[in-house]
Amino acid sequence: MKVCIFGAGGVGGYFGGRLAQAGIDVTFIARGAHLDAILADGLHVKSIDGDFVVHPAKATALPEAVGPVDVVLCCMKSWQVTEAADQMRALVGPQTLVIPLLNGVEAHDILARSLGAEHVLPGLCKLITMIDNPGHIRHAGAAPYLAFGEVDGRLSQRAQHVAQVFSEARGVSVHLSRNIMTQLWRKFMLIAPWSGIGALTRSPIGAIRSLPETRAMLMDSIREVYDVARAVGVPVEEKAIEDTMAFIDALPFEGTASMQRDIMAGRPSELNEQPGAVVRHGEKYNVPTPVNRLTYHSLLPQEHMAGKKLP
Ligand SMILES: NC(=O)C1=CN([C@@H]2O[C@H](COP(=O)(O)OP(=O)(O)OC[C@H]3O[C@@H](n4cnc5c(N)ncnc54)[C@H](OP(=O)(O)O)[C@@H]3O)[C@@H](O)[C@H]2O)C=CC1
Ligand SMILES: CC(C)(CO)C(=O)C(=O)O
Repeated sequence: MKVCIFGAGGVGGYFGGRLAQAGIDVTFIARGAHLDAILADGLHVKSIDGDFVVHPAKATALPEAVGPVDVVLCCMKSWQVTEAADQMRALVGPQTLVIPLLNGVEAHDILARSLGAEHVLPGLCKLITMIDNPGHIRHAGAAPYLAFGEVDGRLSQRAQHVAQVFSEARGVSVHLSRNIMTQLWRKFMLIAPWSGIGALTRSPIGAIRSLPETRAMLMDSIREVYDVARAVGVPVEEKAIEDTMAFIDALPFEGTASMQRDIMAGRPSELNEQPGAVVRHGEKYNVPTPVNRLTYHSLLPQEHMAGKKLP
């Protein structure tokens, strides 16, 4: 199976690295100093599950130099999807599957509009990784998990084949989902509130969940995302609110979300695709989202200063 990792950062570098380590034919789409370092010295992964190096690693900035592959794993930031989808066309042949692992609930639609819905299997991942230096990925926490599935929940042969090949990646649990849209929104119930309140308070999750004031904000924000999911028509059970809080209560005190880390470091972030998307969907479906609106609007000035054009 030929796999292309579009965006060889924290997520793409890790999962692509593990697939390459298992002997699967992986090409990384990367750019700049990161690409140069991967080509010169390989892709280095420092992981709580054991360090490894992919060397030589197949990597390029030019999808047209790769041509059609069996699977494209999309691992760029949410605000980079539209441009990436354009460049991705060269990787997509009649049988190619495109699996986004990004946070948020919109990437699969953008890809489907650009590449054709028949190519896209919505997906998600859980782990804590980042680029430490060009060519060097760090897996700092969480058991690596990835899930994907057909939008209609069928366990298609093509999806089963990908799941079977991906399960060769060491230490990665791969889940072929019968309800990927529910899983996406359940993750969104966690990540949009945590990212927004984490970035606004500049505090780790342990502090946010311990103080009654910020705990209440977090719970209200999670309920807003739940209400929006229901209004959109995604079957999420109310128990998901409790489960999300239980997950948050089990996180290490110092935990931060990736969008929060970007904002705290003054980098462009997924603000528009996380709390911003909750607000947009709320407006469309007439669901009040006051906490997400507060976090989104309060963080907008900094997002602009980080150089990001926003709608
Ligand atoms: N990191 C984490 O722990 C987790 C992240 N996620 C989600 O996964 C997604 C990816 O996050 P993460 O891996 O942290 O992001 P990173 O910024 O670490 O990685 C994205 C990579 O994609 C590259 N890229 C983007 N567009 C292109 C392009 N057109 N050509 C070549 N390279 C490109 C970026 O390069 P450049 O920097 O030059 O733009 C960057 O190296 C996000 O949606 C995030 O929310 C989900 C779970 C956990
Ligand atoms: C939930 C978490 C922390 C890990 O998957 C994440 O998705 C992120 O930091 O963006």
